[in-house]
Amino acid sequence: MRTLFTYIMVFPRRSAFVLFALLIAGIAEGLSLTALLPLLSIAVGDSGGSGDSGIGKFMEATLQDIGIEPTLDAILIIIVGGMFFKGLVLLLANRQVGYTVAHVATALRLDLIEALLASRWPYYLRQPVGSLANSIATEAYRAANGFEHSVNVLALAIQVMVYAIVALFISWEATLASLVIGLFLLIALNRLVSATRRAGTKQTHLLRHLLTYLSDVLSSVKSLKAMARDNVADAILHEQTQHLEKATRKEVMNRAALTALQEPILAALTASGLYIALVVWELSLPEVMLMVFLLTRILGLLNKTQRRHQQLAAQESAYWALRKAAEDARAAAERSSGTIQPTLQKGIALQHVKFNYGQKIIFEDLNMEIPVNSFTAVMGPSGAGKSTLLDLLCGLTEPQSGEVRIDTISLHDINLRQWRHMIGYVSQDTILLHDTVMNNILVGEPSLTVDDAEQALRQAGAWDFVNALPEGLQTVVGERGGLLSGGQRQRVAIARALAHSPSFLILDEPTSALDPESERTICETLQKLAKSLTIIAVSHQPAVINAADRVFILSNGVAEPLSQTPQNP
Ligand SMILES: Nc1ncnc2c1ncn2[C@@H]1O[C@H](COP(=O)(O)OP(=O)(O)OP(=O)(O)O)[C@@H](O)[C@H]1O
Repeated sequence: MRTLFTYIMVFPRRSAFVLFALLIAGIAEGLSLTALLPLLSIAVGDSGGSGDSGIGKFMEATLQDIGIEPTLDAILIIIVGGMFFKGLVLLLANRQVGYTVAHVATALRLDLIEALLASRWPYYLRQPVGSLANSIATEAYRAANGFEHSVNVLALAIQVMVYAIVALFISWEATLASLVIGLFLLIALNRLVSATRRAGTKQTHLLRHLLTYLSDVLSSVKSLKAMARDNVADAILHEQTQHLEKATRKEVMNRAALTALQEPILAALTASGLYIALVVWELSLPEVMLMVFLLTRILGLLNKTQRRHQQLAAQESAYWALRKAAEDARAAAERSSGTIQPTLQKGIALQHVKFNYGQKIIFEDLNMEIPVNSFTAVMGPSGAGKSTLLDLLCGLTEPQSGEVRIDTISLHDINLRQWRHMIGYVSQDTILLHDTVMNNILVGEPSLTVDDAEQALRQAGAWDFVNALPEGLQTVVGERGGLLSGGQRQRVAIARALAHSPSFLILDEPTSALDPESERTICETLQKLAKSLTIIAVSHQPAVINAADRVFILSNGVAEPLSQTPQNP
């Protein structure tokens, strides 16, 4: 119930639309079925049949009013026409449902992606990629199906109520009996709904786990395969898949059991009612037929409602899991308090920066000046905090105390998005998109052109090899750029960072996978670029250190200029 109301609160307009469409379809279906009874009785000339109940007479009079003689062929044509009309209304209603379900899935996906991309960097880093992929693909799909079932539950419940009210006027005894029996049925079979809910929750949990593990294994499959250790992964994946299969089996079994039990119980109840009415109460056949019709119609609708409710129960955990992921990401949203438009005319300064990850102190009192249009290199032992320093410069993390100043203005007061637009960033682990070289360079910047891509590739010393590829700029680089060598990937990544003409270029180990010749080209490029661009590069490569104007050594939470340190670490 909570899920049902939540869906309606989250998507009120669309729910109302779908509900309306489903109700119209339900009414069309109900009318065509209800009309069948009196129409048939008119057709076979049974004036003492259901015509006596008033409906038959009313139909007869209505037909004569609109100039149709209630003959057998006219009535049969009306019945068949009514069925076609019902089919058309159902088609239109289901089309509306389809559109809305697709919209709900998209809305849920976008909500999560936006929340995650707007979250603080340390939070984002903790999110497993596989779990995210699962949320976007499976959970959003299941949650959207849950929405469909929710609105159907509501539409069917409304139909039950409308039927019951109408039926009360025809035979209150039969209606009351139907409702009591229906309630009994719902309670008796509710265990199957609860069991389905449990199986659905288990599936949600297992799918998340499985996909998280799967994506981890797949990203390191090369080394595992090379050591013939991929069967370890295989075994764990196999076990998880089996758990998932078990949960799916349970869900399907419970659904089948509900459908299988509803039908015979309904038949048994109808047969008993028929017997009591005919033999014990000695009611006339037309009266009994009417009661049976109402009974089966109301109970049939109640059964349908319960089946939809069960399907909702199977899917709802996906919605809650997805919603929790988006809420957690929103709670970890990056601050957006800074409003000042940044400039970079003087330089960047880190002043008395203190930073720690939990208990782990990274910087005690970090001070560093990066003048504009200079090339600064940073070196230091592994784990000294070099990548963390770069994160602080981008505003991906914030110091616990101290300041990062851009042209004397604290980064805290600067509009972060505008600042990042001025940055070109080359990360330590160069992972390219499974797309063309060109799209890898232009990604995220629709205003860039092919000329920009070519110029950036030339600057990065990558134009010659890209040009020699079978399809040049249009060559697809494979999964994570796997069809290029490490050095080629690195140069494409540098080109990507240069394509939008940044003011501040940040490079984390930019030449670690390059041969000496390519490294020399890149270093020369960086030296040339430093005349009009501010550059900071984390590197241990002598070529980069030699090319830089200034070198800092990061160690024990502080940065020392290289000239002040007696030896290289
Ligand atoms: N998100 C994080 N949460 C907790 N600890 C972290 C996080 N990121 C980094 N660390 C820890 O902080 C320390 C500094 O990490 P950082 O990546 O900045 O070092 P580094 O100097 O760039 O190392 P390397 O040269 O090996 O890449 C490391 O000990 C690392 O384990």
